[in-house]
Amino acid sequence: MLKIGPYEFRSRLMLGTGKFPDFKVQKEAIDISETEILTFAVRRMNLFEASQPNFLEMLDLKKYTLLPNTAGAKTAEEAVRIAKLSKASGLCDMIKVEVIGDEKTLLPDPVETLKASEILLEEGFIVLPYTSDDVLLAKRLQDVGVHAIMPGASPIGSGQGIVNPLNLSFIIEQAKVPVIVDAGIGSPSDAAIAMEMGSDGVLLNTAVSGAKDPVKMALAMKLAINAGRLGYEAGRIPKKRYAAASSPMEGMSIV
Ligand SMILES: CC(=O)[C@@H](O)[C@H](O)COP(=O)(O)O
Repeated sequence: MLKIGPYEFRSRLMLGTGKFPDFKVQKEAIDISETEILTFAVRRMNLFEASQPNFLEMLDLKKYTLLPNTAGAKTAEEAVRIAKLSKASGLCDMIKVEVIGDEKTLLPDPVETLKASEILLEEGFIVLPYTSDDVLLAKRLQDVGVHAIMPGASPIGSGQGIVNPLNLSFIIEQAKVPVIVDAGIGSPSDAAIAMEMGSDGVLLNTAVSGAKDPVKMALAMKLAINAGRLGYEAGRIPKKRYAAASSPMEGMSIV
């Protein structure tokens, strides 16, 4: 089970809801992925206009835990405002803190992310900050009490996979809260590697919504994450420099 604050999940896959070709494909992909957590930008919701089309309208929202995110925020103040709007609308008390510091790379602003996380924790939110793969920032976030850490594998939407496995391994090693690899996953093998390394979950969007067949890719991601987790729990063999025969001959008489 994946435990984040008071919440427990069987699935370790969190899915973003944007950029699907249409709402029908979005629903089919979400269904087949068996995800239990859906994330979306609060700014994209028509929170106060029920008559307007809603990009989550095809989904039975009772089946999911919603993880609103503060996408669009460039400062801690903006992120806090978006989070409060989300809570006031009754969406969820969990918030993915996303404070983007650079338009080209969409990398998070570390100072503003830390500041927003501290304020939102004081306000009683369950806080999941999207962060870079900076090891010390991950530690600082953990120290202030966030409920999970979400280091990017690589820039959002880039599909480059895990560009700094060493840093990710340090973050996982020191973590006392769940580590959810978020952003930059391109293929099922990227997701499987993140899980084999000991991540507690993966959040992804573009790799599924932008795939030639998003539904098939959603299934592939689910299987990859489950396989990666099983591999982690089973404990992989250590890597050796030289060969070790698969059928040892010691103690056997040679005929
Ligand atoms: C949907 C969401 O929260 C994104 O900001 C997230 O980081 C996913 O990134 P990818 O689209 O690269 O998977």
